Amino acid sequence: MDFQKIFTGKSDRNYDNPDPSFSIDDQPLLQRIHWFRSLYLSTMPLLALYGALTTKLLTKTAIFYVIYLALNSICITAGYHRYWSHRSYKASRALQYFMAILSCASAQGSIYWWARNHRIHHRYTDTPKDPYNAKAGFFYSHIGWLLLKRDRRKLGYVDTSDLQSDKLVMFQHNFYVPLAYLMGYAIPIGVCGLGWGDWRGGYFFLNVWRTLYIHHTTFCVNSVAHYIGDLNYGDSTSAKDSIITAILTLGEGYHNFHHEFPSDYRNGIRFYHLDPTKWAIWFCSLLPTFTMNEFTAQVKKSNKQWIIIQGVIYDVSTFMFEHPGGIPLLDSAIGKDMSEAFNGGVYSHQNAARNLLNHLRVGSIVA
Ligand code: HEM
Repeated sequence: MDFQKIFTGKSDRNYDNPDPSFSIDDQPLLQRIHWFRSLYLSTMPLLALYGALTTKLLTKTAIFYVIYLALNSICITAGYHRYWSHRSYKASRALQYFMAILSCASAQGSIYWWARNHRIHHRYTDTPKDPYNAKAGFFYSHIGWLLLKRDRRKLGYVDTSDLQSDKLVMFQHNFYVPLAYLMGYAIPIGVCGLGWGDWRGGYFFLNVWRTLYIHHTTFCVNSVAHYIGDLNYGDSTSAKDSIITAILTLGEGYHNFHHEFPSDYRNGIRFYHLDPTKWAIWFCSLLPTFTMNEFTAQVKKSNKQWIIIQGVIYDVSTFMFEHPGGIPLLDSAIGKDMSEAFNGGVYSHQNAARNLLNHLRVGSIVA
């Protein structure tokens, strides 16, 4: 996130300068520091400490903290990491929307930025082309790489065309800053403040502590997971398997396995390996999913009265005769994607209609 741009309207991101004779990597250290990012990341622990010493933790705030943190974390590990960076499983569009929006609360940059860096990390692990090269030292791989500007031309190259052609990914990238403020500040603080009057606890625990925790646990995957643990599956990289990192990172600690088999949706392959991300993905796979062809086949061959709204399939057979908009409109919608019509193209439905949808849900569409 370019904090200087947000606060000042100007950016010092001159490391993208196309002039081949200029490289930010060759400039003096003071010019290479990301000042706004460094200030933000270094004041967070101080703010967190101050907040913890001066703010009473209410039970409701604590419960909400655990739930919101767990959801944000899983959106990073299952979403940013295992889905968008590695495409290790197929996700329904509804799940993609959920993960893309909720992950903004973690202030870890957009999917596009994160997944591109991560793909580079895997292809060029432990080399100067790796954005968080563990061979450059523990501090550098943990947080140092974020504090210094790098010449992107000197990082490795990876294909990101799939990300660039994904409308959801690019929407999240282009609107990342407002989405991060909304999901990271407005919603969590607003829930605590409006819900039970705990504005202060909302800020210190739901924003400062949550962000600090989720930042450093993710950073641990780049640092701790390359320093502590065992080389169980190969020794071609510094990535190691460790239960300590697994506990900290919702299962990302079986890092040696992950570097050897990055397209496996699991990191801990034994059933007793602590990998909550793997369990969450497995759980979601129990919900029925259909490809577009399977959906059409169900409608045409099995006479299912199904329609699609925003990647989710609804069975309208029981609701057809109660529809306030009439039978013909719903009848003509069967077998089709009615997202646009439902959201204003024909009629802009209110919350009552959206609540009804939850009862008609039968599955979701996967690409
Ligand atoms: C399962 C999907 C649907 C549900 C649960 C649903 C539900 C509802 C509900 C509850 C209303 C009353 C107003 C409101 O609460 O917003 C309504 C009105 C309406 N719906 Fe739907 N609807 C669905 C799909 C559709 C589709 C696909 C179309 C168009 C192709 C459509 C067209 C309309 C129209 C035109 C009205 C306005 C009726 C009027 O006030 O004259 N609906 N719908």
